Amino acid sequence: MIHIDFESLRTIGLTQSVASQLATINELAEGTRLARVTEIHRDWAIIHDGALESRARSLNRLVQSLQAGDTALAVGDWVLVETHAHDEQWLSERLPPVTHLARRTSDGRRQSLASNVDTALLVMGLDHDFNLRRLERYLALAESSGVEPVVVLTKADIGVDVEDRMRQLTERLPRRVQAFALNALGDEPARVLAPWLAPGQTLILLGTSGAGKSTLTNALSSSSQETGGVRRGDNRGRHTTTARSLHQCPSGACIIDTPGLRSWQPDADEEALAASFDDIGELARHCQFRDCAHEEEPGCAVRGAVDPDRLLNYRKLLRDARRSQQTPLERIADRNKWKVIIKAHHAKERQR
Ligand SMILES: Nc1nc2c(ncn2[C@@H]2O[C@H](COP(=O)(O)OP(=O)(O)OP(=O)(O)O)[C@@H](O)[C@H]2O)c(=O)[nH]1
Ligand SMILES: [Zn+2]
Repeated sequence: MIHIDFESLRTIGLTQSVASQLATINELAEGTRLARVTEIHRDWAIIHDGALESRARSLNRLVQSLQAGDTALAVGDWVLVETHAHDEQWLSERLPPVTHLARRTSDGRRQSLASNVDTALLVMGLDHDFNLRRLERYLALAESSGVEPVVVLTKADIGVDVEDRMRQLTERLPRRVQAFALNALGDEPARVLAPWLAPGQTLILLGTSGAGKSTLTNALSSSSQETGGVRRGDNRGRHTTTARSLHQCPSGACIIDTPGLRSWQPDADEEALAASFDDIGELARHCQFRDCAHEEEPGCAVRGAVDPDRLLNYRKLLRDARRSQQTPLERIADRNKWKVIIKAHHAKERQR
């Protein structure tokens, strides 16, 4: 049996559902402890056991079992730690994550971002950073992993067209998603985001470089992250955050700060995408073809019924998702099938 000090592990986000998974693991080495991963480096991880942070490496059997499952250790993971000779810390197991955020890089590789996250704060500046398509991709990333998204628009104090941009945002986003415009530099963030900062809650900050993630981390946690001075002229942050890391908040929540992501896609399949774009998914049930891509296909119920830019964004994500699910041969067969259907449709139109 492993001894857990629930109270102190609670301060780094331990929940009952994670603790109950310990029962499923048998044959624990003497002295095994539970800890949470707070930083990932190439050859080691930093772990926190509720009291102290230390450096630990993964035992071979953990490396192999993660590789076999096409996954990797991420910040926020709960791990079992053994202490070996010379006080060396070794990770022997990862508890199955309750949620796991991953993305696909532009070359198609899957990259783990964080585990056991409750809320994703999607951070976007009300300056030139404002981009609804990108925000929709972040939404798909969060929702396809079962993580609640909350949109945080920073730089409300210096942004331009703030009201107009908020209107665009509410028109475009699903109603279930909450959005706040604020000044990340003051005490506003802790007040506005209090409902998501309860003890045991874990949040992740996602957004481009310079959006204000580190500024928000500072406003919400007790740590002081270096924030990038904005480069003169383009309002962009310098790339200060270089690794994901976990911070404790005075409220009892934990925050994972991430470096700005560049060229990525959500690691979502078609079904997960449809859940995030559920307005389109709902309309798509009335398309003539079940696998309609809402481009030129005849009998499409989506085209013309949703914001064209939102549809364009969805179609691009859908194409990417299908690309990672189909073999090249399936892709060619698919393309040829649609060519025939569309040609037949045009021929029929001409006969009318
Ligand atoms: N006036 C104002 N400035 C802000 C606000 N939020 C962030 N900034 C500034 O914007 C710059 C970039 O903010 P950061 O917090 O470093 O951005 P980041 O998202 O962490 O960037 P990376 O670490 O590069 O990923 C800093 O100079 C902040 O002071 C805000 O709400 N109002
Ligand atoms: Zn359609």
